[in-house]
Amino acid sequence: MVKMRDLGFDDWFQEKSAELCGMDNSVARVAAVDRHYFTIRNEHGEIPAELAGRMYFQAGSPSDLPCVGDWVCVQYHSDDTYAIIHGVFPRKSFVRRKRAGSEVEYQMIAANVDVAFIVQSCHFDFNLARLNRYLVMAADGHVEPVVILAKTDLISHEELQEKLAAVKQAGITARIIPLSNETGKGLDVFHEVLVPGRTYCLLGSSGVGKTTLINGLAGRDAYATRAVSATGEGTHTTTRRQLIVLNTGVLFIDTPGMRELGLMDRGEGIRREFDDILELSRACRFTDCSHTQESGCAVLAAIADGNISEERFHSYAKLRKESEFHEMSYLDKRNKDKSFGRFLKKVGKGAKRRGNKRER
Ligand SMILES: Nc1nc2c(ncn2[C@@H]2O[C@H](COP(=O)(O)OP(=O)(O)OP(=O)(O)O)[C@@H](O)[C@H]2O)c(=O)[nH]1
Ligand SMILES: [Zn+2]
Repeated sequence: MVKMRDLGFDDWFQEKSAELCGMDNSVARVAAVDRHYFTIRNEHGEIPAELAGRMYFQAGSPSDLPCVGDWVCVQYHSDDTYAIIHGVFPRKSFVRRKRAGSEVEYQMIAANVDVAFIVQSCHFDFNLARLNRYLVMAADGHVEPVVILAKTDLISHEELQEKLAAVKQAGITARIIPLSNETGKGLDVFHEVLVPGRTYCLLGSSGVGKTTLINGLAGRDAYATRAVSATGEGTHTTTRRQLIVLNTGVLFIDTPGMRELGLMDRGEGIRREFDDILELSRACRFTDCSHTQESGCAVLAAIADGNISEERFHSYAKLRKESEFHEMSYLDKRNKDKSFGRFLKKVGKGAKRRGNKRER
């Protein structure tokens, strides 16, 4: 049996406990959130939970509702197989982002994170401006940042030294860990930083190696396939585990919201990285040219002429596919009542509709 302390509960929270939770309630940590379904974690394991109706009324903004990593006061029901959440502890730290189109509204992504690993890959993804944005996000939430420069196997020792120097020159004082999942170099340093009972998260663009890093610690299953089940009023829904307790006692948070952050950045990255291809595509006959088979495609012509290598086009196409998917999902999430299932259907239809090309 783990203790609350092993899950990150410390004196700071303990002090607030008596006043917040009183005699009748217990303390637990939010392990997963899927719309109105919650999974909480206590000394014994994970239990499905729901918010007390009062909490929805009393919340001044969505940020006041519990998110993954939050400490909450709960009451157990049905032989402790089910819990009602009655209150949220103040957050010691958090990861949040501004809602699109709003200067004042935030979307809470995770709470009570001690250290955020800001991961950038050494080649395509390396970008100081983006690194700074993540550092600002960490500072905003009182989270300690550690920078990981991943995929060092893809660049030379000299190039790595240049990148490290560039980071220092930019005035970034956070600790930097260069590493490669491929060769294993630097992984020991990453592992040594991790302390049992502390909570970590990985931030960074899609494809930089976050999943590979975490799978290396937790075993292949941890994020990818293991699911926790939340049950509410006869409805069953499956939520990916979002707060993970590793065998070593180290805690990791990985939420869909965190993944979405990385995908948004990827879109920007593509625009910068491949602006020559984007420029060319303006000359394609069709405005929605997929550059695969259309007549009058300027990109295909450039590949045929050898002006753009086929390899480079493939990496562009792969990235674009990912970021298109994300941009749709992001817009869709702003439309908050749509279920993921309906969204998937929509994406399917969108793909079919692309059969009718729009000519310029
Ligand atoms: N060469 C090299 N490839 C790596 C390294 N780490 C990860 N990769 C590869 O990079 C690709 C993306 O890695 P992921 O771990 O899925 O990246 P991610 O950051 O989790 O991406 P999302 O899941 O989209 O957020 C995979 O094909 C990995 O095998 C590395 O250190 N070196
Ligand atoms: Zn084209």
